Amino acid sequence: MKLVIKDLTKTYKNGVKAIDNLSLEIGTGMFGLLGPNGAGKSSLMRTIATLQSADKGTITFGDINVLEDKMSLRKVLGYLPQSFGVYPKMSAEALLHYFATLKGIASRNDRDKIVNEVLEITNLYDVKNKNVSGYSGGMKQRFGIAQLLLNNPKLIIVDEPTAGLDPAERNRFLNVLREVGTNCTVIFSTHIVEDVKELCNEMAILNGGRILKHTTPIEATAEIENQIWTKVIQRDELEDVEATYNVLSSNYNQDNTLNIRVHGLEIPAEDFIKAKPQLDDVYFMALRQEELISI
Ligand SMILES: Nc1ncnc2c1ncn2[C@@H]1O[C@H](COP(=O)(O)OP(=O)(O)OP(=O)(O)O)[C@@H](O)[C@H]1O
Repeated sequence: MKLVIKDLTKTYKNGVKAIDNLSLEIGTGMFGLLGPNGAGKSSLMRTIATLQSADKGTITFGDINVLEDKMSLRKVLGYLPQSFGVYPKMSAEALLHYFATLKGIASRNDRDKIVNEVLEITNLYDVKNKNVSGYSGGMKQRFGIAQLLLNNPKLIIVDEPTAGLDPAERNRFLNVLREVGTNCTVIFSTHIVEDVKELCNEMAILNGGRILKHTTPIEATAEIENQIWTKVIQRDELEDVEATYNVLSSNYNQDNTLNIRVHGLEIPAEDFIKAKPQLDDVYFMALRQEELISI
């Protein structure tokens, strides 16, 4: 089912316009919403999840008018907020049974079936008797996915789920999400480019409450093939280099020199080397273009 957002604007009481006349269509599969802190990702997700109203605009999911008919959307929605709050001292299994009851699954047999199923999918079956409050960060996030799967959602929204996870936990989490995302619409927000690269078939770059680019990771990098150049410079050269070239990123090498990546339709100078485009380049280019436009 397709999620269609049209001309959506959200202004908070303090005057911050967190979503600015945003339009976006999202189909089945894993959709990555990539943007820096404060870009408006959480605001957009909370609005889609019917947790806050909008000033103007429309959102539809299939034939559900999301902003008007909140209850219909909630029935098909699985939402994992940025922070889930405090967990009671209950085992994962008991807590999932409790949530399943809240979600209206009345029969014990049905509950057993779905609870076991979501524990399996999220790789938590072996630790189902442990208290969720004692789980590691990654396990808690997978538990978050387990709870949202209880009502067999068609639209899943996960808000920055990998923030703070160590690499192994992050991998486990992404694998779970990959499996879950095969037959429904998953919107996944992150400020980590690598997450989108590894997981998403479609993506949008968001900043200042606006969509800067809507693309696929493959298309986006193909678009800038033969346009990314690298060079190693000394630290004190950076300011000059930034003033001369379109520098997208600079990273320290072990010897304290800098590796810079530059965008240009042609080789910027003889001592540059052509580099294979990465999704980071796409991200930094989009943010930089926006910066230049707003100057
Ligand atoms: N409840 C609120 N009241 C007032 N301003 C808010 C509120 N929630 C968010 N904002 C502001 O709206 C803007 C967008 O914030 P939002 O949390 O949606 O961004 P984000 O991309 O999710 O960032 P982060 O990664 O930091 O969570 C920011 O300027 C933020 O300070």
